[in-house]
Amino acid sequence: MQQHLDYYSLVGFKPDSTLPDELDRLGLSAQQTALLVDFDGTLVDIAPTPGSIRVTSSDKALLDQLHARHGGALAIVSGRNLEEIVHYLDTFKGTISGGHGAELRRNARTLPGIDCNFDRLEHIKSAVMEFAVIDPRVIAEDKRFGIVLHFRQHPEVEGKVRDFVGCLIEDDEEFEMQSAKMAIEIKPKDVSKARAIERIMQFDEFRGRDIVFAGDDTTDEVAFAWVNGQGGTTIKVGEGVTAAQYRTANPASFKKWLRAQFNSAQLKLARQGN
Ligand SMILES: O=P(O)(O)OC[C@H]1O[C@H](O[C@H]2O[C@H](CO)[C@@H](O)[C@H](O)[C@H]2O)[C@H](O)[C@@H](O)[C@@H]1O
Repeated sequence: MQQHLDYYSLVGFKPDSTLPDELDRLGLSAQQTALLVDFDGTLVDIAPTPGSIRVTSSDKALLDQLHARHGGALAIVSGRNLEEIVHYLDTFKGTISGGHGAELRRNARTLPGIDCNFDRLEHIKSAVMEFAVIDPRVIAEDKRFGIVLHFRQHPEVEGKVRDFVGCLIEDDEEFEMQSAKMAIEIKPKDVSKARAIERIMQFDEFRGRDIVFAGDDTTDEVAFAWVNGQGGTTIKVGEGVTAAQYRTANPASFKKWLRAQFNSAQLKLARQGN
């Protein structure tokens, strides 16, 4: 516990600061804020399998409202394949980063993905797929720029999965292991959500704005650190040690907070009109 407190006093953040009710209280305004949001565990609830998540029409409507409120400076920054996010958020008009930053889509146009050693990746994928066939307690999720082994249904195999992936990519120059929620992933070393956000912030509609980034997983921590360094605002959704400045309990409370921002902005506009 002492170590925990020392860490946060060192970086200057309180891990359990209550999420303020309004961005305004942070000295931010929607007109000057770029909102970047993780997908699984932040916008949608964690589900038993990658394919069983639920995106509601009210989630999509909220994103539409936020897109307008932030003048287009709204992005989803996900570890999932870009095409999956496009599928789930079929009406979304904002920017999307997929594959932990390997893929990017803006103005309904998919930009060229990163370059990586696809031959090597195919060999890695074959080995991982075979592992999942031999031990069906795990689910292999094939991605364009990596592969994931999920063990949510059988947490007891985590050690076995970790050892296998560790051996498979030991000393690999291009690919690395990344831990996620009940999953171990292999991804190119030079992609990260921090880099994704850095790239997104260069787009015209984002440039110069204050960054607000919300995420729930260990894969979001590198982005929290980067956004903190830029003077931005970071929000952790759920439990766990984090470098984020604020915390909210779950996707429902996060979306409630976002809706309150939208409603209060509408209210202010209405009052100004009177
Ligand atoms: O960066 P994100 O948008 O948060 O994506 C992170 C990973 O999310 C998915 O896996 C996680 O969510 C699943 C569905 O709730 C859950 O079953 C799994 O245990 C979680 O790890 C997705 O499958 C991965 O590809 C993403 O990298």
